[in-house]
Amino acid sequence: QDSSGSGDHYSVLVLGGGIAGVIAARTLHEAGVDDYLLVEANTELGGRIRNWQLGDTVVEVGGGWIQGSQPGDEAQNPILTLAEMWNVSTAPIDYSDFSYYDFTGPANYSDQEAVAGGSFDSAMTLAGERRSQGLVDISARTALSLLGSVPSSPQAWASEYAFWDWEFGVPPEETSLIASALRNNYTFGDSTTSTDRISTDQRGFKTIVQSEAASFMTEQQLLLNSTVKSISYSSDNTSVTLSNGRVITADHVLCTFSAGVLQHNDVTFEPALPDWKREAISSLTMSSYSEIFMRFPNKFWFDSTFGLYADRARGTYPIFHSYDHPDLFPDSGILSTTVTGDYSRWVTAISNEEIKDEVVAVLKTIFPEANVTEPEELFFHRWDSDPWFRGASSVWFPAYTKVRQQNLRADIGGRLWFAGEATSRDFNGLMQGAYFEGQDIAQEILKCLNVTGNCAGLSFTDKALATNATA
Ligand SMILES: Cc1cc2nc3c(=O)[nH]c(=O)nc-3n(C[C@H](O)[C@H](O)[C@H](O)COP(=O)(O)OP(=O)(O)OC[C@H]3O[C@@H](n4cnc5c(N)ncnc54)[C@H](O)[C@@H]3O)c2cc1C
Repeated sequence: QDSSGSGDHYSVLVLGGGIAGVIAARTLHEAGVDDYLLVEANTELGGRIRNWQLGDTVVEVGGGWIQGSQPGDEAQNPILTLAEMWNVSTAPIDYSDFSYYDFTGPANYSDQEAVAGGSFDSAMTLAGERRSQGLVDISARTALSLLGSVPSSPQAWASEYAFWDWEFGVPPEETSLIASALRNNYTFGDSTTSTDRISTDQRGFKTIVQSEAASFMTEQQLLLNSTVKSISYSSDNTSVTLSNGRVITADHVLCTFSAGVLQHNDVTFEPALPDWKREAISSLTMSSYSEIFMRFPNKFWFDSTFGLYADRARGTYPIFHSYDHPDLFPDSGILSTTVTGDYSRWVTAISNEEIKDEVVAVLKTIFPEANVTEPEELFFHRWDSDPWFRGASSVWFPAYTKVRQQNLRADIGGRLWFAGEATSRDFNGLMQGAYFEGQDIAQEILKCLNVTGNCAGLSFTDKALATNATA
Protein backbone atom coordinates (compact mmCIF):
# COMPACT_ATOMS: atom_id res chain seq x y z
CA GLN A 1 0.00 0.00 0.00
CA ASP A 2 1.00 3.59 -0.55
CA SER A 3 2.60 5.13 2.52
CA SER A 4 3.68 8.40 0.93
CA GLY A 5 0.75 10.37 2.30
CA SER A 6 -1.49 10.44 -0.75
CA GLY A 7 -4.14 8.12 0.72
CA ASP A 8 -5.11 4.47 0.46
CA HIS A 9 -7.97 2.06 1.18
CA TYR A 10 -8.43 -1.17 3.16
CA SER A 11 -11.32 -3.43 4.07
CA VAL A 12 -10.52 -2.99 7.76
CA LEU A 13 -8.31 -0.59 9.68
CA VAL A 14 -7.39 -1.96 13.09
CA LEU A 15 -6.34 0.90 15.35
CA GLY A 16 -4.03 -0.08 18.21
CA GLY A 17 -1.49 -2.89 18.53
CA GLY A 18 -2.24 -4.28 22.00
CA ILE A 19 -3.81 -7.68 22.56
CA ALA A 20 -7.24 -6.65 21.24
CA GLY A 21 -5.86 -5.26 17.99
CA VAL A 22 -3.57 -8.20 17.28
CA ILE A 23 -6.20 -10.83 18.05
CA ALA A 24 -8.73 -8.92 15.90
CA ALA A 25 -6.24 -8.95 13.01
CA ARG A 26 -5.65 -12.66 13.52
CA THR A 27 -9.40 -13.31 13.45
CA LEU A 28 -9.71 -11.44 10.14
CA HIS A 29 -6.73 -13.34 8.71
CA GLU A 30 -8.15 -16.70 9.78
CA ALA A 31 -11.35 -15.89 7.88
CA GLY A 32 -9.36 -15.05 4.75
CA VAL A 33 -9.55 -11.27 5.09
CA ASP A 34 -5.99 -10.01 4.64
CA ASP A 35 -6.85 -6.60 3.30
CA TYR A 36 -6.39 -4.94 6.69
CA LEU A 37 -3.88 -2.54 8.18
CA LEU A 38 -3.02 -2.36 11.89
CA VAL A 39 -1.95 1.13 12.98
CA GLU A 40 0.01 1.58 16.22
CA ALA A 41 1.52 4.73 17.71
CA ASN A 42 4.38 2.98 19.48
CA THR A 43 7.44 1.44 17.87
CA GLU A 44 6.43 -2.10 18.81
CA LEU A 45 3.34 -4.23 19.47
CA GLY A 46 2.15 -5.07 22.98
CA GLY A 47 0.28 -2.00 24.23
CA ARG A 48 -0.08 -2.15 27.99
CA ILE A 49 2.14 -5.24 28.19
CA ARG A 50 5.55 -3.66 28.76
CA ASN A 51 8.78 -4.52 30.48
CA TRP A 52 11.82 -2.78 31.90
CA GLN A 53 15.29 -4.00 32.76
CA LEU A 54 16.74 -3.35 36.22
CA GLY A 55 20.31 -4.56 36.48
CA ASP A 56 20.27 -7.90 34.65
CA THR A 57 16.60 -8.61 35.27
CA VAL A 58 13.61 -7.90 33.04
CA VAL A 59 10.38 -7.16 34.96
CA GLU A 60 6.84 -6.50 33.76
CA VAL A 61 5.68 -2.97 34.44
CA GLY A 62 2.17 -3.40 32.93
CA GLY A 63 0.01 -6.47 32.36
CA GLY A 64 2.08 -9.48 33.32
CA TRP A 65 -0.02 -11.49 35.73
CA ILE A 66 -2.26 -14.13 34.22
CA GLN A 67 -5.29 -13.85 36.46
CA GLY A 68 -7.49 -16.91 36.65
CA SER A 69 -5.35 -19.33 34.68
CA GLN A 70 -8.13 -21.95 35.02
CA PRO A 71 -6.16 -25.16 34.85
CA GLY A 72 -7.81 -28.60 34.88
CA ASP A 73 -11.18 -29.08 33.23
CA GLU A 74 -12.19 -25.44 33.01
CA ALA A 75 -11.77 -23.35 29.85
CA GLN A 76 -8.17 -22.17 30.03
CA ASN A 77 -7.40 -18.46 30.07
CA PRO A 78 -6.34 -17.71 26.45
CA ILE A 79 -3.48 -15.57 27.77
CA LEU A 80 -2.01 -18.67 29.42
CA THR A 81 -2.54 -20.56 26.15
CA LEU A 82 -0.57 -17.89 24.29
CA ALA A 83 2.19 -18.01 26.91
CA GLU A 84 2.43 -21.79 26.54
CA MET A 85 2.37 -21.56 22.76
CA TRP A 86 5.35 -19.18 22.68
CA ASN A 87 7.24 -20.83 25.55
CA VAL A 88 6.92 -17.75 27.73
CA SER A 89 7.98 -18.69 31.25
CA THR A 90 5.64 -17.95 34.16
CA ALA A 91 5.61 -18.72 37.88
CA PRO A 92 2.67 -19.22 40.27
CA ILE A 93 1.75 -16.42 42.67
CA ASP A 94 1.02 -17.33 46.28
CA TYR A 95 -1.35 -14.75 47.79
CA SER A 96 -1.26 -16.46 51.16
CA ASP A 97 2.46 -15.70 51.48
CA PHE A 98 2.31 -12.31 53.24
CA SER A 99 4.37 -10.66 55.98
CA TYR A 100 2.62 -7.91 57.97
CA TYR A 101 3.88 -4.49 59.05
CA ASP A 102 2.49 -1.26 60.35
CA PHE A 103 3.86 2.17 61.31
CA THR A 104 5.56 0.66 64.35
CA GLY A 105 7.40 -2.09 62.47
CA PRO A 106 6.54 -5.80 62.16
CA ALA A 107 2.96 -6.48 63.34
CA ASN A 108 0.80 -9.53 62.95
CA TYR A 109 -2.72 -8.71 61.82
CA SER A 110 -3.33 -11.66 59.51
CA ASP A 111 -6.63 -12.19 61.36
CA GLN A 112 -7.82 -8.80 60.09
CA GLU A 113 -6.78 -9.72 56.58
CA ALA A 114 -8.86 -12.90 56.86
CA VAL A 115 -11.85 -10.81 57.94
CA ALA A 116 -11.37 -8.51 54.93
CA GLY A 117 -11.24 -11.56 52.66
CA GLY A 118 -14.50 -12.82 54.13
CA SER A 119 -16.12 -9.43 53.52
CA PHE A 120 -14.92 -9.48 49.92
CA ASP A 121 -16.48 -12.91 49.34
CA SER A 122 -19.74 -11.80 50.96
CA ALA A 123 -19.85 -8.72 48.72
CA MET A 124 -19.45 -10.93 45.65
CA THR A 125 -22.39 -13.06 46.83
CA LEU A 126 -24.48 -9.96 47.49
CA ALA A 127 -23.74 -8.73 43.96
CA GLY A 128 -25.09 -11.97 42.52
CA GLU A 129 -28.26 -11.71 44.59
CA ARG A 130 -28.86 -8.09 43.66
CA ARG A 131 -28.21 -8.74 39.98
CA SER A 132 -30.63 -11.65 39.84
CA GLN A 133 -33.30 -9.36 41.36
CA GLY A 134 -32.51 -6.59 38.84
CA LEU A 135 -31.56 -4.13 41.59
CA VAL A 136 -29.56 -0.98 40.84
CA ASP A 137 -25.80 -1.04 41.09
CA ILE A 138 -24.15 0.20 44.30
CA SER A 139 -20.54 0.90 45.22
CA ALA A 140 -18.42 -1.78 46.80
CA ARG A 141 -18.23 0.55 49.84
CA THR A 142 -22.02 0.60 50.15
CA ALA A 143 -22.08 -3.20 49.90
CA LEU A 144 -19.39 -3.58 52.58
CA SER A 145 -21.28 -1.23 54.84
CA LEU A 146 -24.53 -3.17 54.32
CA LEU A 147 -22.63 -6.31 55.26
CA GLY A 148 -21.40 -4.69 58.47
CA SER A 149 -17.80 -4.33 57.34
CA VAL A 150 -16.62 -0.94 58.55
CA PRO A 151 -12.81 -0.94 58.76
CA SER A 152 -11.64 1.57 61.35
CA SER A 153 -7.92 1.09 61.94
CA PRO A 154 -4.83 1.35 59.72
CA GLN A 155 -4.41 -2.43 59.90
CA ALA A 156 -8.02 -3.00 58.82
CA TRP A 157 -7.67 -0.42 56.02
CA ALA A 158 -4.52 -2.13 54.72
CA SER A 159 -6.29 -5.50 54.87
CA GLU A 160 -9.25 -4.13 52.92
CA TYR A 161 -6.88 -2.46 50.44
CA ALA A 162 -5.32 -5.84 49.60
CA PHE A 163 -8.67 -7.16 48.36
CA TRP A 164 -10.08 -4.09 46.62
CA ASP A 165 -7.72 -1.28 45.65
CA TRP A 166 -4.82 -3.60 44.80
CA GLU A 167 -7.07 -5.56 42.45
CA PHE A 168 -9.20 -2.81 40.90
CA GLY A 169 -6.89 0.18 41.20
CA VAL A 170 -9.59 2.34 42.81
CA PRO A 171 -11.02 2.45 46.35
CA PRO A 172 -14.29 0.65 47.17
CA GLU A 173 -16.15 3.99 46.97
CA GLU A 174 -15.35 4.16 43.25
CA THR A 175 -15.87 0.49 42.41
CA SER A 176 -19.09 -0.84 40.90
CA LEU A 177 -20.29 -3.80 42.93
CA ILE A 178 -21.90 -5.49 39.94
CA ALA A 179 -19.02 -5.01 37.50
CA SER A 180 -16.37 -6.05 40.02
CA ALA A 181 -18.35 -9.20 40.80
CA LEU A 182 -18.76 -10.05 37.11
CA ARG A 183 -15.02 -9.73 36.61
CA ASN A 184 -14.16 -11.64 39.77
CA ASN A 185 -16.61 -14.47 39.22
CA TYR A 186 -15.83 -15.01 35.54
CA THR A 187 -12.09 -14.86 36.22
CA PHE A 188 -12.02 -17.26 39.11
CA GLY A 189 -15.33 -19.13 38.68
CA ASP A 190 -16.11 -21.69 41.34
CA SER A 191 -12.62 -23.00 41.01
CA THR A 192 -10.50 -23.63 44.02
CA THR A 193 -7.70 -24.80 41.74
CA SER A 194 -7.40 -21.66 39.64
CA THR A 195 -4.15 -19.85 40.26
CA ASP A 196 -2.60 -16.64 39.08
CA ARG A 197 0.72 -16.76 37.30
CA ILE A 198 3.32 -14.06 36.73
CA SER A 199 5.62 -13.73 33.75
CA THR A 200 9.28 -14.40 34.46
CA ASP A 201 10.29 -14.43 30.81
CA GLN A 202 13.39 -12.38 30.13
CA ARG A 203 12.21 -11.54 26.59
CA GLY A 204 9.30 -9.73 28.23
CA PHE A 205 5.67 -10.85 28.38
CA LYS A 206 4.99 -8.80 25.23
CA THR A 207 6.46 -11.86 23.45
CA ILE A 208 2.96 -13.38 23.55
CA VAL A 209 1.64 -10.51 21.40
CA GLN A 210 4.67 -10.05 19.17
CA SER A 211 5.24 -13.74 18.42
CA GLU A 212 1.55 -14.28 17.74
CA ALA A 213 1.52 -11.31 15.34
CA ALA A 214 4.68 -12.50 13.59
CA SER A 215 2.99 -15.84 12.88
CA PHE A 216 0.38 -14.35 10.54
CA MET A 217 0.93 -10.63 9.94
CA THR A 218 3.07 -9.32 7.09
CA GLU A 219 5.11 -6.11 7.16
CA GLN A 220 2.62 -4.51 4.75
CA GLN A 221 -0.22 -5.12 7.22
CA LEU A 222 1.48 -3.27 10.07
CA LEU A 223 2.09 0.45 10.46
CA LEU A 224 4.09 1.22 13.62
CA ASN A 225 5.12 4.62 14.94
CA SER A 226 1.95 6.17 13.51
CA THR A 227 -0.46 8.22 15.59
CA VAL A 228 -4.14 8.46 14.75
CA LYS A 229 -5.39 12.04 15.12
CA SER A 230 -8.96 11.78 13.84
CA ILE A 231 -11.53 9.28 12.67
CA SER A 232 -14.35 10.20 10.27
CA TYR A 233 -17.30 7.93 9.79
CA SER A 234 -20.54 7.76 7.86
CA SER A 235 -22.90 5.01 6.78
CA ASP A 236 -20.90 4.60 3.54
CA ASN A 237 -17.27 4.85 4.54
CA THR A 238 -14.68 5.63 7.18
CA SER A 239 -11.37 7.42 7.10
CA VAL A 240 -8.54 7.91 9.52
CA THR A 241 -6.07 10.78 9.55
CA LEU A 242 -2.63 10.28 11.05
CA SER A 243 -0.56 12.98 12.72
CA ASN A 244 1.70 13.12 9.65
CA GLY A 245 -1.30 14.04 7.50
CA ARG A 246 -1.73 10.65 5.84
CA VAL A 247 -5.37 9.79 5.21
CA ILE A 248 -6.38 6.14 5.04
CA THR A 249 -9.89 5.07 4.11
CA ALA A 250 -11.56 1.78 4.97
CA ASP A 251 -14.86 -0.06 4.82
CA HIS A 252 -14.57 -0.63 8.58
CA VAL A 253 -12.53 0.92 11.39
CA LEU A 254 -11.94 -0.99 14.63
CA CYS A 255 -10.75 1.29 17.45
CA THR A 256 -9.01 -0.52 20.32
CA PHE A 257 -7.69 2.56 22.15
CA SER A 258 -8.12 2.57 25.93
CA ALA A 259 -11.14 4.21 27.55
CA GLY A 260 -8.69 6.78 28.92
CA VAL A 261 -7.54 7.76 25.42
CA LEU A 262 -11.18 8.14 24.33
CA GLN A 263 -12.05 10.18 27.44
CA HIS A 264 -9.16 12.58 26.91
CA ASN A 265 -10.25 13.45 23.37
CA ASP A 266 -6.75 12.61 22.15
CA VAL A 267 -8.45 11.36 19.02
CA THR A 268 -11.26 13.40 17.49
CA PHE A 269 -14.30 11.86 15.83
CA GLU A 270 -16.10 13.41 12.89
CA PRO A 271 -19.02 13.67 13.51
CA ALA A 272 -18.68 13.73 17.32
CA LEU A 273 -19.61 10.45 19.00
CA PRO A 274 -23.32 10.22 19.82
CA ASP A 275 -24.46 10.95 23.37
CA TRP A 276 -25.22 7.29 24.16
CA LYS A 277 -21.61 6.35 23.32
CA ARG A 278 -20.11 9.29 25.20
CA GLU A 279 -22.14 8.48 28.28
CA ALA A 280 -20.92 4.88 28.21
CA ILE A 281 -17.27 5.94 27.82
CA SER A 282 -17.73 8.39 30.71
CA SER A 283 -19.20 5.72 33.01
CA LEU A 284 -15.78 4.14 33.40
CA THR A 285 -12.68 5.45 35.06
CA MET A 286 -9.11 4.59 34.13
CA SER A 287 -7.46 3.38 37.29
CA SER A 288 -4.24 4.99 38.41
CA TYR A 289 -2.00 2.04 39.30
CA SER A 290 1.75 2.31 39.82
CA GLU A 291 4.04 -0.59 40.65
CA ILE A 292 7.34 1.02 41.56
CA PHE A 293 10.36 -1.23 41.04
CA MET A 294 13.56 -0.74 42.99
CA ARG A 295 16.90 -2.55 42.79
CA PHE A 296 18.91 -2.58 46.01
CA PRO A 297 22.55 -3.60 46.50
CA ASN A 298 21.45 -6.21 49.03
CA LYS A 299 18.27 -7.86 50.25
CA PHE A 300 17.22 -6.67 53.71
CA TRP A 301 13.50 -7.52 53.61
CA PHE A 302 11.11 -10.44 54.23
CA ASP A 303 11.49 -13.92 52.67
CA SER A 304 7.77 -14.14 51.91
CA THR A 305 6.39 -13.13 48.50
CA PHE A 306 4.52 -10.04 49.72
CA GLY A 307 4.60 -7.54 52.54
CA LEU A 308 1.48 -5.64 53.65
CA TYR A 309 2.13 -2.27 55.26
CA ALA A 310 -0.46 -0.39 57.30
CA ASP A 311 0.44 3.28 57.31
CA ARG A 312 -1.63 5.79 59.28
CA ALA A 313 -2.71 7.17 55.90
CA ARG A 314 -4.60 4.50 53.93
CA GLY A 315 -2.90 3.55 50.67
CA THR A 316 0.62 4.80 51.45
CA TYR A 317 2.99 2.18 49.97
CA PRO A 318 0.69 -0.62 51.23
CA ILE A 319 1.95 -3.52 49.09
CA PHE A 320 5.54 -4.69 48.79
CA HIS A 321 6.43 -7.53 46.42
CA SER A 322 9.74 -9.35 46.67
CA TYR A 323 11.11 -10.30 43.26
CA ASP A 324 14.29 -11.44 45.02
CA HIS A 325 12.50 -14.68 45.77
CA PRO A 326 13.31 -18.31 44.88
CA ASP A 327 10.25 -18.49 42.54
CA LEU A 328 11.15 -15.26 40.72
CA PHE A 329 14.59 -13.66 40.46
CA PRO A 330 16.83 -14.77 43.35
CA ASP A 331 19.74 -12.43 44.11
CA SER A 332 18.26 -9.73 41.86
CA GLY A 333 17.90 -7.27 44.77
CA ILE A 334 14.50 -6.24 43.36
CA LEU A 335 11.60 -5.14 45.56
CA SER A 336 8.50 -3.37 44.28
CA THR A 337 5.80 -1.35 45.98
CA THR A 338 2.36 -0.71 44.53
CA VAL A 339 0.23 2.38 45.00
CA THR A 340 -3.14 3.16 43.44
CA GLY A 341 -5.72 5.94 43.21
CA ASP A 342 -4.76 9.32 44.62
CA TYR A 343 -1.44 8.08 45.96
CA SER A 344 -0.56 6.77 42.52
CA ARG A 345 -1.42 10.18 41.08
CA TRP A 346 0.87 11.72 43.69
CA VAL A 347 3.86 9.55 42.79
CA THR A 348 3.19 10.18 39.11
CA ALA A 349 3.56 13.90 39.80
CA ILE A 350 6.73 13.86 41.93
CA SER A 351 10.29 12.94 40.90
CA ASN A 352 11.87 9.50 41.24
CA GLU A 353 14.29 10.98 43.81
CA GLU A 354 11.37 12.16 45.95
CA ILE A 355 9.72 8.75 45.69
CA LYS A 356 13.00 7.11 46.75
CA ASP A 357 13.13 9.27 49.86
CA GLU A 358 9.53 8.42 50.78
CA VAL A 359 9.89 4.68 50.23
CA VAL A 360 13.20 4.45 52.07
CA ALA A 361 11.62 6.23 55.05
CA VAL A 362 8.80 3.64 55.09
CA LEU A 363 11.27 0.76 54.75
CA LYS A 364 13.30 2.11 57.67
CA THR A 365 10.10 2.17 59.72
CA ILE A 366 9.13 -1.38 58.93
CA PHE A 367 12.64 -2.84 59.17
CA PRO A 368 14.05 -0.94 62.16
CA GLU A 369 16.82 -3.49 62.71
CA ALA A 370 17.92 -3.75 59.08
CA ASN A 371 20.55 -1.90 57.13
CA VAL A 372 18.17 -0.17 54.72
CA THR A 373 20.09 1.31 51.82
CA GLU A 374 19.07 3.57 48.94
CA PRO A 375 17.91 1.71 45.83
CA GLU A 376 20.48 1.80 43.02
CA GLU A 377 17.67 2.04 40.47
CA LEU A 378 13.99 2.97 40.66
CA PHE A 379 11.55 2.70 37.78
CA PHE A 380 7.84 2.76 37.14
CA HIS A 381 5.85 3.59 34.05
CA ARG A 382 3.79 6.75 34.43
CA TRP A 383 0.67 5.30 32.80
CA ASP A 384 -1.56 8.25 33.67
CA SER A 385 0.49 10.78 31.77
CA ASP A 386 1.24 8.46 28.83
CA PRO A 387 -0.95 9.75 25.96
CA TRP A 388 -1.33 6.25 24.48
CA PHE A 389 -2.98 4.89 27.63
CA ARG A 390 -4.09 7.65 30.07
CA GLY A 391 -4.21 5.29 33.02
CA ALA A 392 -3.79 1.60 33.74
CA SER A 393 -7.08 -0.18 33.11
CA SER A 394 -10.79 0.51 33.08
CA VAL A 395 -13.08 0.21 36.10
CA TRP A 396 -16.82 0.84 36.14
CA PHE A 397 -18.10 3.55 38.42
CA PRO A 398 -20.95 2.36 40.70
CA ALA A 399 -23.38 3.17 37.91
CA TYR A 400 -23.07 0.00 35.90
CA THR A 401 -26.09 -0.96 33.82
CA LYS A 402 -26.46 -3.58 31.14
CA VAL A 403 -27.39 -0.86 28.66
CA ARG A 404 -24.28 1.25 29.32
CA GLN A 405 -22.11 -1.84 28.97
CA GLN A 406 -23.74 -2.75 25.66
CA ASN A 407 -23.48 0.83 24.44
CA LEU A 408 -19.76 0.85 25.21
CA ARG A 409 -19.10 -2.04 22.84
CA ALA A 410 -21.76 -1.22 20.21
CA ASP A 411 -20.67 -0.16 16.73
CA ILE A 412 -21.76 3.06 15.13
CA GLY A 413 -23.56 2.66 11.84
CA GLY A 414 -22.01 -0.71 11.06
CA ARG A 415 -18.72 1.00 10.12
CA LEU A 416 -17.03 2.16 13.32
CA TRP A 417 -16.32 -0.56 15.89
CA PHE A 418 -14.83 -0.62 19.40
CA ALA A 419 -12.92 -3.36 21.25
CA GLY A 420 -10.45 -3.67 24.11
CA GLU A 421 -10.34 -4.65 27.75
CA ALA A 422 -12.92 -1.96 28.60
CA THR A 423 -15.63 -3.33 26.31
CA SER A 424 -15.51 -6.77 27.92
CA ARG A 425 -18.44 -7.45 30.23
CA ASP A 426 -16.89 -10.41 31.98
CA PHE A 427 -13.17 -9.60 32.05
CA ASN A 428 -13.00 -5.84 31.94
CA GLY A 429 -9.58 -4.49 32.88
CA LEU A 430 -7.83 -7.78 32.14
CA MET A 431 -5.74 -9.12 29.28
CA GLN A 432 -8.23 -11.91 28.55
CA GLY A 433 -10.94 -9.25 28.22
CA ALA A 434 -8.91 -7.56 25.47
CA TYR A 435 -8.31 -10.95 23.81
CA PHE A 436 -11.98 -12.02 23.72
CA GLU A 437 -13.19 -8.60 22.60
CA GLY A 438 -10.66 -8.41 19.75
CA GLN A 439 -11.85 -11.82 18.60
CA ASP A 440 -15.59 -11.22 19.05
CA ILE A 441 -15.79 -7.78 17.47
CA ALA A 442 -13.69 -8.91 14.49
CA GLN A 443 -16.23 -11.69 14.02
CA GLU A 444 -19.00 -9.08 13.92
CA ILE A 445 -17.04 -7.16 11.29
CA LEU A 446 -16.62 -10.34 9.25
CA LYS A 447 -20.41 -10.66 9.12
CA CYS A 448 -20.58 -7.19 7.64
CA LEU A 449 -17.87 -8.00 5.11
CA ASN A 450 -20.22 -10.77 3.97
CA VAL A 451 -17.71 -13.41 4.97
CA THR A 452 -19.93 -14.99 7.61
CA GLY A 453 -23.57 -14.53 8.65
CA ASN A 454 -25.79 -11.47 8.64
CA CYS A 455 -24.56 -7.96 9.28
CA ALA A 456 -26.77 -6.85 12.14
CA GLY A 457 -24.23 -4.91 14.19
CA LEU A 458 -24.33 -4.69 17.95
CA SER A 459 -27.40 -3.25 19.58
CA PHE A 460 -27.35 0.03 21.48
CA THR A 461 -29.96 1.97 23.41
CA ASP A 462 -30.31 5.64 22.66
CA LYS A 463 -31.96 6.48 25.98
CA ALA A 464 -29.34 4.91 28.23
CA LEU A 465 -30.79 6.47 31.35
CA ALA A 466 -34.19 4.88 30.86
CA THR A 467 -33.23 1.64 32.58
CA ASN A 468 -31.27 0.63 35.65
CA ALA A 469 -31.19 -3.08 34.87
CA THR A 470 -27.85 -4.68 35.69
CA ALA A 471 -28.55 -8.21 34.46
C1 LIG B 1 0.23 -1.36 35.54
C2 LIG B 1 -0.72 -2.35 34.90
C3 LIG B 1 -0.89 -3.60 35.45
C4 LIG B 1 -1.74 -4.52 34.85
N1 LIG B 1 -1.85 -5.77 35.38
C5 LIG B 1 -2.60 -6.70 34.74
C6 LIG B 1 -2.59 -8.03 35.19
O1 LIG B 1 -1.89 -8.37 36.13
N2 LIG B 1 -3.38 -8.94 34.55
C7 LIG B 1 -4.16 -8.59 33.48
O2 LIG B 1 -4.84 -9.46 32.92
N3 LIG B 1 -4.16 -7.32 33.02
C8 LIG B 1 -3.39 -6.39 33.62
N4 LIG B 1 -3.36 -5.11 33.15
C9 LIG B 1 -4.29 -4.73 32.07
C10 LIG B 1 -3.84 -5.23 30.69
O3 LIG B 1 -2.52 -4.86 30.46
C11 LIG B 1 -4.77 -4.62 29.66
O4 LIG B 1 -6.11 -4.98 29.97
C12 LIG B 1 -4.53 -5.08 28.22
O5 LIG B 1 -3.16 -5.16 27.93
C13 LIG B 1 -5.24 -4.07 27.30
O6 LIG B 1 -5.14 -4.46 25.95
P1 LIG B 1 -5.91 -3.62 24.84
O7 LIG B 1 -5.54 -4.21 23.54
O8 LIG B 1 -7.34 -3.53 25.20
O9 LIG B 1 -5.38 -2.12 24.98
P2 LIG B 1 -3.86 -1.50 24.83
O10 LIG B 1 -2.86 -2.49 25.26
O11 LIG B 1 -3.93 -0.20 25.52
O12 LIG B 1 -3.76 -1.32 23.27
C14 LIG B 1 -4.18 -0.14 22.61
C15 LIG B 1 -3.05 0.35 21.71
O13 LIG B 1 -3.46 1.56 21.07
C16 LIG B 1 -2.33 2.39 20.92
N5 LIG B 1 -2.78 3.77 20.75
C17 LIG B 1 -3.38 4.57 21.66
N6 LIG B 1 -3.67 5.77 21.12
C18 LIG B 1 -3.26 5.72 19.82
C19 LIG B 1 -3.32 6.64 18.74
N7 LIG B 1 -3.85 7.86 18.86
N8 LIG B 1 -2.81 6.24 17.54
C20 LIG B 1 -2.28 5.00 17.38
N9 LIG B 1 -2.21 4.10 18.38
C21 LIG B 1 -2.69 4.45 19.59
C22 LIG B 1 -1.55 2.18 22.20
O14 LIG B 1 -0.19 2.51 22.02
C23 LIG B 1 -1.76 0.68 22.45
O15 LIG B 1 -0.71 -0.10 21.93
C24 LIG B 1 -2.48 -4.16 33.69
C25 LIG B 1 -2.30 -2.91 33.12
C26 LIG B 1 -1.41 -2.01 33.70
C27 LIG B 1 -1.19 -0.69 33.03
